[in-house]
Amino acid sequence: MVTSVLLTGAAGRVGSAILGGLGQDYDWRLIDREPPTGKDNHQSDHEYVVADITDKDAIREAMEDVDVVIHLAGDPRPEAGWDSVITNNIDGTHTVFEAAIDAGVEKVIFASSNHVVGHYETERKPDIYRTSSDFQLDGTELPRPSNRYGISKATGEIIGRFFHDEYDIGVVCLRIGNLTKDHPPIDYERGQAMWLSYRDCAHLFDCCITSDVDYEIIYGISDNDRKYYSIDRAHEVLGYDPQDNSADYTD
Ligand SMILES: NC(=O)C1=CN([C@@H]2O[C@H](COP(=O)(O)OP(=O)(O)OC[C@H]3O[C@@H](n4cnc5c(N)ncnc54)[C@H](O)[C@@H]3O)[C@@H](O)[C@H]2O)C=CC1
Ligand SMILES: O=C1O[C@H](COP(=O)(O)O)[C@@H](O)[C@H](O)[C@H]1O
Repeated sequence: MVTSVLLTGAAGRVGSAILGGLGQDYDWRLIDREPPTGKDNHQSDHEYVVADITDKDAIREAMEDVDVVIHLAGDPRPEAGWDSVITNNIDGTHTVFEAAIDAGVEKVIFASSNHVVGHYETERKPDIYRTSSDFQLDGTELPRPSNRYGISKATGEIIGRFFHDEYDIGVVCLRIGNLTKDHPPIDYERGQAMWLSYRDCAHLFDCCITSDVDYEIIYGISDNDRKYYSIDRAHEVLGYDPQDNSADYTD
C-alpha cells in the first residue's frame, strides 16, 4: 500500500490542486526550489524541502523511504526557451528518475503536457475544438510538439520509458490539459476542450497513485463535451471518473 509520496514542484498550481484534494490521504514530502509561499496552497502541513531538482545529492536524499513520486517541477511555459527546458525539464526529470530507481521507488507519475501533441491541431483547428469534430488523440500517436517546451515533455516521456524498460519501475505520463481553478478558461475554445478542474486533477493523481501500472501515457482532462483527447484509457487503466465538464460553464 502506498503511504509516502514525494511531490516535486509542490509550490505550483498543479501541486496546489493535488494537495488541496489529497493532502490528508498520504504522507507527503514536498520539494520546490522556492520556499513555501504562505498562500492558501496547502503546503504548511507537510515536510517541505527547498531544493532544485537538478541537485542530485538533494534529490537523492529527498527520495529516501518514498513509495511514489509525483514529478511536477519544471518550466511550465509553452514559450520557454531551450536552455531552460534542457536544464529544468530534461536534465531535472532525468535526475528525478535516476534517484527514484536508486531509492527503490515503485512508481513515478510524470507531469507531461498537451504541448507534446500540439501540432495535431495545426491542420484541424478550429474545428477540432468543437463538438462537431469527432477527431480524438488517445496517447498511442507519435509526438508532434508545438514548441520547445513540448519537445522537453516528449523527452520526459521517453526518459520514463527508458527507466521503465530498464528497471521495471511503474511510470504514468499524464498529458495534462489546461488546469484552472473554479471554472474553465473564458473565451478560449482550446482551453475549454482540454480543461482540467482542480477536483478532477486531484482525483486523477489519486488514481495514478493507487493503480498498478507498467508504462502509460494518459490524457489528463475533465469530461468536457468538446474534448479531442480520449479519456478512455484513463478510465480503463486507472478507474478515472471525472466529475466536471467545461460545457456546464461555457456552452
Ligand atoms: N498547469 C497546467 O495547466 C499544466 C501543467 N503541466 C505541467 O505540470 C507541472 C506543474 O505545472 P504548474 O503547477 O502549472 O506550474 P507552476 O509554475 O505553477 O509550478 C511549477 C513549480 O515547479 C518549481 N520548479 C520549477 N523548476 C524547478 C526546479 N528546477 N527545481 C525545483 N523546483 C522547480 C517552481 O518553483 C514551481 O513552484 C509542470 O511540469 C507543467 O509543465 C502540464 C500541462 C498543463
Ligand atoms: O502545458 C501547459 O499547457 C497549458 C495549456 O496550454 P495553452 O498554450 O493553451 O495555455 C498551459 O496553460 C500551461 O501553462 C502549460 O504548462
